[in-house]
Amino acid sequence: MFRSAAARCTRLLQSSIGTRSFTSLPVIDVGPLVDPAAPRESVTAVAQQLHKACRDVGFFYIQNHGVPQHVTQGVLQQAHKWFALPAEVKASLLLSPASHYRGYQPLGINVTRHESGFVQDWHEALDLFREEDAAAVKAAGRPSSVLHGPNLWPDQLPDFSTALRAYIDACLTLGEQLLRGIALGLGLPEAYFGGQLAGPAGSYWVARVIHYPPLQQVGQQQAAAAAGGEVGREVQLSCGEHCDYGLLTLVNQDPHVTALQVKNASGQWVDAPPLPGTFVCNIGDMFQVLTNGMYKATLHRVLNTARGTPRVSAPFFYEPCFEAVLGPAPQLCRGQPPLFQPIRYGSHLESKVLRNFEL
Ligand SMILES: N=C(N)NCCCC[C@H](N)C(=O)O
Ligand SMILES: O=C(O)CCC(=O)C(=O)O
Ligand SMILES: [Fe+2]
Repeated sequence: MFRSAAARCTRLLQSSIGTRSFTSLPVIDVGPLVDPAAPRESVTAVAQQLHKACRDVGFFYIQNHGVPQHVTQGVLQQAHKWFALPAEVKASLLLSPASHYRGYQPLGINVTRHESGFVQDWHEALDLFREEDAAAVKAAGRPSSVLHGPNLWPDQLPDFSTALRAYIDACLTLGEQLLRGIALGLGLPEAYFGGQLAGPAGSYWVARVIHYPPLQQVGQQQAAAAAGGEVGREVQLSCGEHCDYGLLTLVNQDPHVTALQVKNASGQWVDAPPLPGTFVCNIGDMFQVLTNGMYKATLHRVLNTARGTPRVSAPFFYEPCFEAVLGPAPQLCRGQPPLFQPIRYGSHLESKVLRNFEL
């Protein structure tokens, strides 16, 4: 059931791509959404801008989001420190099925699969998920999952967990506020995404820190070989073309390197350069299902060709609850037949995560 829904998801994405002829990404001031004293009209105006951006682009920047700079910068700074540690130190947190797919992935382990095989992604990363205690899951009568388990934390860096926990808390709050705005923009009750669907206490969030070393250009590679120097890797992708899996992704990226790219209707790649003080946000598969295709999970990729400049980013994925079952909301189908089968988010996530690595 799930596979057919995923296949339809892809088909729908392709057939409806004509509406998305953007050449830049909208920037939305979400100040009123995060200010409890904001006048109602200003909240409604933000909700309308979010609606347009989700419907027409699937990607947007947010500014005045209320997450303090020391929190966004703190996590990037800790990420730089972690990736600079010796390989054997990082390998002590190696991700595997036994670690519940949590932990460190060295360069070359992440892959993007195509029908005929896979290509390596050229990044290393550390993944943290919402922690679910297997015994508590069992006691609650919920099915077990290979993804449930404890996170692996680098105890070599004294400030890493403090910085990450502050970042995760702030992103959970911000994600909840953004979903209130998106619900309003869709004409749904403001608290629609709360509670058992995607409330912050149950959201199966993912926090990743990622390091993209610069890719070596083909010309550079030949020149290096001719000069008898070290030959680096050929140009390829830092992260292959994909859509995100859940509801809402918040990307906090290093300043000074443009590497994230978003695909528009004509198949052109539109840059998402770092803008100071912003997050780049994008919607995932679950919004496409929930809105019966009105909102699109837009394809994107990462290409760091900045000579000599490594890039880190810290995407935060604000997701539904693991056991939430999402289908097209009847209020949003507007007389159209539902295009997707209901999907249990945890099953969708498992099917994606288990294919992300060549272990
Ligand atoms: N949690 C999220 N969204 N991670 C997306 C990155 C995975 C991309 C991967 N190479 C792929 O093939 O999808
Ligand atoms: O690093 C980025 O800018 C985006 C990463 C991304 O698309 C992902 O991890 O899903
Ligand atoms: Fe992504």
